[in-house]
Amino acid sequence: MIELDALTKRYGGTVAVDGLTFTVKPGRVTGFLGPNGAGKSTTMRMIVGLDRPTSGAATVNGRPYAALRSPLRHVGAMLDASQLHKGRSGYAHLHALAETHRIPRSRITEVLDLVGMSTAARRRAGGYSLGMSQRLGIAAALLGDPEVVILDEPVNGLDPDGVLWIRTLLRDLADEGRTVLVSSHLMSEMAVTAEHLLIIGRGRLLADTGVDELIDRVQVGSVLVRSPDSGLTDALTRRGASVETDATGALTVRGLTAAEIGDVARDERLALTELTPHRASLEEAYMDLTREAVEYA
Ligand SMILES: Nc1ncnc2c1ncn2[C@@H]1O[C@H](COP(=O)(O)OP(=O)(O)OP(=O)(O)O)[C@@H](O)[C@H]1O
Repeated sequence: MIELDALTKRYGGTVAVDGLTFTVKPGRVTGFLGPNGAGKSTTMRMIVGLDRPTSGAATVNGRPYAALRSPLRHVGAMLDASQLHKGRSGYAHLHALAETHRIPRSRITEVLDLVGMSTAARRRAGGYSLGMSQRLGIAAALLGDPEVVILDEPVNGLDPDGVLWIRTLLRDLADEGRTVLVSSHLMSEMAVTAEHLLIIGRGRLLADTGVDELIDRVQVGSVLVRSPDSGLTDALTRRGASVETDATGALTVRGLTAAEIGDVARDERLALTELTPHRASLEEAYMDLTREAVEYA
């Protein structure tokens, strides 16, 4: 469990994180979403003690990161996969980390297998592709078998195979009962990866919501209708609907459900060639939520 209590970070005149309060619960993947510069990385850095809050607090399993005696065993983080010693092998990188916590070599082999880097781990990290660095970063995060896993933009720059792999891994980690917090600026990615979303803009919390709840909340309720008969617009307007017609003759109808529109057409003996309820896509909902934050940036 990760808990934030009015967490705030200022850099001079910039408020990077502005009074964030939320809880990241175990057993599900939580997406931490916001446009560039929203404050995601700064928040994550504060959770793992790499940045000091200006005010407020962040705790992992009830304690500030600095108070954890074996931090890698409680929380594993990948914040910047490119932060590798280029001259060292991937294995040596993990070994150095493992030594700080008396983690046995067998665990290094285990996490390398898990991320599919067993062979490549003997090569110098300087020659790794972005995808390989990401995998090694994830191996490092999982080294201490932590209950809390924090990954900053783990799918950035990955090919479709890599993206699918990360998605499955995150789900598995959550199914094992871990707390999984993963940041992204892409709603499309988080919608298929996360069950829960924390959306921020300009350092402030804009939404703390389930993915399904968000879909329900943004349901716009318009229906796309096509009919070869010209009388439909009048018939629908008489029943209180508002109707817009586009250049192709398609009607966007608000104020009646698709079923009610079907009933009107049947009663009036008008043919329908299309009747499609429209839900705002999650992407649109996200854009709406963060529009102001993006403009500000
Ligand atoms: N060390 C720093 N010094 C000054 N300003 C900083 C520092 N780190 C971050 N900021 C500012 O804080 C704000 C939040 O940045 P942060 O990197 O946390 O956002 P982000 O949501 O992770 O963005 P991105 O998706 O681009 O990585 C930005 O305005 C950024 O310029």
